[in-house]
Amino acid sequence: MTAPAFPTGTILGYPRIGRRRELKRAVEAFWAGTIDADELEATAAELRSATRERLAAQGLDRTGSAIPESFSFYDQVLDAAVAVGAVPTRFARFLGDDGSVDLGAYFTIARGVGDDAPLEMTKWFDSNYHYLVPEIGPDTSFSLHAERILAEFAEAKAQGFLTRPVVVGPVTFLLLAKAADDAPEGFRPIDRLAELVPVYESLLAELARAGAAWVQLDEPALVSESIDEPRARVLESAAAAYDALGAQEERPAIFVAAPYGSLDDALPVLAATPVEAISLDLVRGSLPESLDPVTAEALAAKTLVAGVVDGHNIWRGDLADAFDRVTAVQRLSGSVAVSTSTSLLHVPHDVEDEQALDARLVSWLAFADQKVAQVATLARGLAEGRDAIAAELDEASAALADRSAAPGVRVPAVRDRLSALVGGDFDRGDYAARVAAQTELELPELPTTTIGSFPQTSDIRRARARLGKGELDSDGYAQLMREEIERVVRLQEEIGLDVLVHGEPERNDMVQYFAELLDGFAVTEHGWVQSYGSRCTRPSILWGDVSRSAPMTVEWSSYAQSLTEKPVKGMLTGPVTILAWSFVRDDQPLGDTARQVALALRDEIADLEQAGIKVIQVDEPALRELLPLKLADQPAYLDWSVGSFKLATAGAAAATQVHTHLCYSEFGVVIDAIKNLDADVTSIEAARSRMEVVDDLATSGFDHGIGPGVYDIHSPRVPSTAEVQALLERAVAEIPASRLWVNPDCGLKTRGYDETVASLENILEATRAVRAGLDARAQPALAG
Ligand SMILES: Nc1nc2c(c(=O)[nH]1)N[C@@H](CNc1ccc(C(=O)N[C@@H](CCC(=O)N[C@@H](CCC(=O)N[C@@H](CCC(=O)O)C(=O)O)C(=O)O)C(=O)O)cc1)CN2
Ligand code: MET
Ligand SMILES: [Zn+2]
Repeated sequence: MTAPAFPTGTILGYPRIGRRRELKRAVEAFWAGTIDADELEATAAELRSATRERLAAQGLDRTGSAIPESFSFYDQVLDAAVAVGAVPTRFARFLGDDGSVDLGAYFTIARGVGDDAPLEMTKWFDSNYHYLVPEIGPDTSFSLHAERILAEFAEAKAQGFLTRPVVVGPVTFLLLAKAADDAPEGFRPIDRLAELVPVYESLLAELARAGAAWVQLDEPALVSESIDEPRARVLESAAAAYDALGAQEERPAIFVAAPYGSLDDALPVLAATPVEAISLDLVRGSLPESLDPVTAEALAAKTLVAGVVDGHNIWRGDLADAFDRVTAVQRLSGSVAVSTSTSLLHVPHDVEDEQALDARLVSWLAFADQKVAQVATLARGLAEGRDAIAAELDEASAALADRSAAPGVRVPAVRDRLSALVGGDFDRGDYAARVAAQTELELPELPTTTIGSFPQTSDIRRARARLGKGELDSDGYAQLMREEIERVVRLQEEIGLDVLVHGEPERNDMVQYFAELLDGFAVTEHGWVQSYGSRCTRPSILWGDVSRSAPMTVEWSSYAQSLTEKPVKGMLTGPVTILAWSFVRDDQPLGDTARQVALALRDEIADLEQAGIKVIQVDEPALRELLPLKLADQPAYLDWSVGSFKLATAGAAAATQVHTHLCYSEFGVVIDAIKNLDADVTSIEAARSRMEVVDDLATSGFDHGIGPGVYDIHSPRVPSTAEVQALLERAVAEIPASRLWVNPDCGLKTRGYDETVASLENILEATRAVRAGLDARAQPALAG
């Protein structure tokens, strides 16, 4: 086919939560039953319509397929699963007679109901976005349900737009799926590619009939080397899928988007297929150094979409350099377009909404709308020549120069402290000696604890909102938080937990809380970014050298400790997670920034010890998230990430028990890193995989304390005592009881109190039963 022209400027996707989180509010209202499906649909349609107008106003072509249709009510991978009919059979009773999925059914698949667990949720590449994992078995039947995709395209058309539908591509869809529970050993979802591709063929045919000129198929799995599938198989699958889709007569032109890194050896493979356009992530990745002649010739006949505007970060960046990168791509093909490197899903809507941010900082930033404008500028430069955009390029360069020279960006005292570090600052010393010193905690066998947060009730959030508005003064606020802490401590004592927490009521978020107190960070008012479903975070902006001007957590932790004889855990967020969940300066290596944060935490730990806190947890749930997608980059990452954790914690006395917490599975991938963290106790997520990780653990040589989670806090379901007992028995069969801890998978902040109390009570009852079994085994004569 002769491809229709690709737009000179585009983006791979746009935030969908709404500038004021309108979608979050409407979706949660629908769940609560306060609005119906029609009202939710109406809000969503308004948001989509406003987005199209906004994108056109920022300079994307209204009728040139430049505007992506990237809306989702919850998650784009779930949308793809629904579109190809791959809904697990446990949800069959919620579907229409023709297998259609209405909004109620859609959210049921996302969130579960009763004993029917939702789809599992996991990290989307190296981002803080989480997708729902499709379940595919040998019997999963695929059938097309393209109604929503077609309706949104038609909605745009009626509004006067020719947009570009965006769908997760078939290869990534299957590579991100997991084998259904009843699939035979050795079955891989990608085995089903040949049956899935025809459904995508039908989808393309329908889109062509509806008038779509281009379709975008997202294939980020092609850039990742951390996909659990041999690379040859991945490449073969890409070739097979896109040869087949490309051979189809009736279809829009195909744009394969491959964000989050270089395609590397997948580039020649895609080049050899009939697809008409391919994106190149030129922020994380780079242009291929050399191309074989066949690939070079094939690429020259395609549109290359240069992803030069960072979709993953909020810096205004070096626009002149971006323009140079675009023009470099022109050496490969006569048809080059400008784009973002990834979807703009990862950044907030609009920096203009930030009235409270320092104007100088604002001049260094670009949120989604500003990035769209940057794309439009570069596209104009491409069409009209560099001179046409020289003023914009110069302005961006001036902002960059201003940033590098601004006060606070380089603070000599922080830099001096960093350069004075020596090897010993990273090492806590002999583990056995620490274990001996920590016996003074007098913990029972299988000590029970929680991960830190207790439910963030609407009362707590309202108090914080009132504080922000000046309706409550800081003494009044502190008083309310102390009352909450006291309730949480008493509750834990009643339930019978061994190591208590203060419950983290004073934290709006485990990263933002620290960012608000540390120098070198700024926080936003409206900079919400979707993390999963309706849940959002406001990533802080780490713009300068980081230091701590005063203790951050000591008051709350020591207040909690004053209420009880039991140890209360001090609770900190680790340097890697603080970086991962913030927008981090891009003008120095991440490791340098991480060590600055680590030193601030190290001082906090010293203050907590001084205040009598004996157990300190430093959370690193994002350790896995930042693991580079390319294998070659992983060792250096593990070196600085583990190093920064050790720098934060190595000042602790031997008698201080240091805990860490990681809450994403795929534990096997980072087991060595966890060993190297050298925390005395590590809690991890394990309930959803029914303790599979204990096998990995038992064979890994890991010999410190470990708490595999026994309660899946992602669902409102209360685990029964018998269920928890079975999980614990599986764990004690493989891990010496002397090293085993009992805890939930993660913090309880998103849960309600009823299910929290019931679940913790069951956990304690199960623990007592397992302890009794251990005692009976240890003293057979008495047990007789
Ligand atoms: N940064 C980060 N990333 C993370 C996690 C995390 O905890 N933090 N956990 C993992 C899972 N991801 C999650 C992400 C968000 C939430 C979450 O609960 N987010 C809340 C917002 C949390 C927050 O910032 N709360 C603020 C602001 C709350 C708010 O919306 N206030 C209302 C007013 C409140 C009222 O009157 O009731 C408003 O501003 O309109 C506070 O408590 O102060 C939400 O979307 O609802 C949970 C898990 C992985 N990534
Ligand atoms: N201490 C934190 C909490 O309990 C750890 C959460 S990890 C996402 O909420
Ligand atoms: Zn967690």
